[in-house]
Amino acid sequence: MSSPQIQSLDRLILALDYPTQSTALPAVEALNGLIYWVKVGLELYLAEGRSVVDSLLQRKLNIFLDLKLHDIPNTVAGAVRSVSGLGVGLLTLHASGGPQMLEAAANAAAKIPGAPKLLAVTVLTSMDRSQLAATGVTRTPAEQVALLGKMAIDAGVDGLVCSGEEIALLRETIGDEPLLIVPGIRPATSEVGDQRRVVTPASAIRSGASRLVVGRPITQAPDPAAAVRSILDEIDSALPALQR
Ligand SMILES: O=C(O)c1cc(=O)[nH]c(=O)n1[C@@H]1O[C@H](COP(=O)(O)O)[C@@H](O)[C@H]1O
Repeated sequence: MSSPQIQSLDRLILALDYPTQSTALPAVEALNGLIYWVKVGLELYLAEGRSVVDSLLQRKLNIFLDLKLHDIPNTVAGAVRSVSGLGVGLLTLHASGGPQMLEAAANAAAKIPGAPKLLAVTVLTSMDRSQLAATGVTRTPAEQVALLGKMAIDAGVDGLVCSGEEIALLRETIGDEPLLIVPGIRPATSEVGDQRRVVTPASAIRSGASRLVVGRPITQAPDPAAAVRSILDEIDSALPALQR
């Protein structure tokens, strides 16, 4: 296996879905040099707050803070201001909060130097058509992602979270510039679990993903470092030659 290239290291985000710092930090340290980006989600952030963010920043990691904000525009704008001093690079909010909420968040971030880039979550990768229908949405997941994605980019966010199945469709409508961050990544040998719309790392990169979010296929692997190396190799071989 070749040594990881910087271009592929920047394309992978490790989801730190752990209950405490004392479980998350050793997992990160075991992957020293193989991981540039980590995602702190609700489980870890609600338990540890900014202290875990500070610990990860001290280890020179880039942070994706996945809080999936969804509230009235004034409240979400305030939450964006509160997060902006933390030093995180990416922050999520739900596209289904609507254009006014997204605009208020984007306007708040634009006024603060060093604010995170905002990512609108379209349709969760754990949802299939029947889950979506249960919420009253009769479109297919791809149709709903296309609608929410265009609306969110028009409202001023920097990028979207979508599944690998919708990347090509979104690139046709929003172009190459917005970030497309893609969870629901499953190498061919990994268990799917609660995810529904899954693709392999290579497929997501070939379709135009900016970065991939991967949790359990790494954290629950018998050898997490080997799992990361194999994903990085897959990313590297799928990147266009000019980007390697
Ligand atoms: O916003 C996210 O990061 C997210 C959006 C989405 O639609 N689906 C999704 O799985 N995620 C996150 O991506 C990670 C996926 O983890 P694994 O399924 O373990 O690889 C989890 O931390 C989820 O919270």
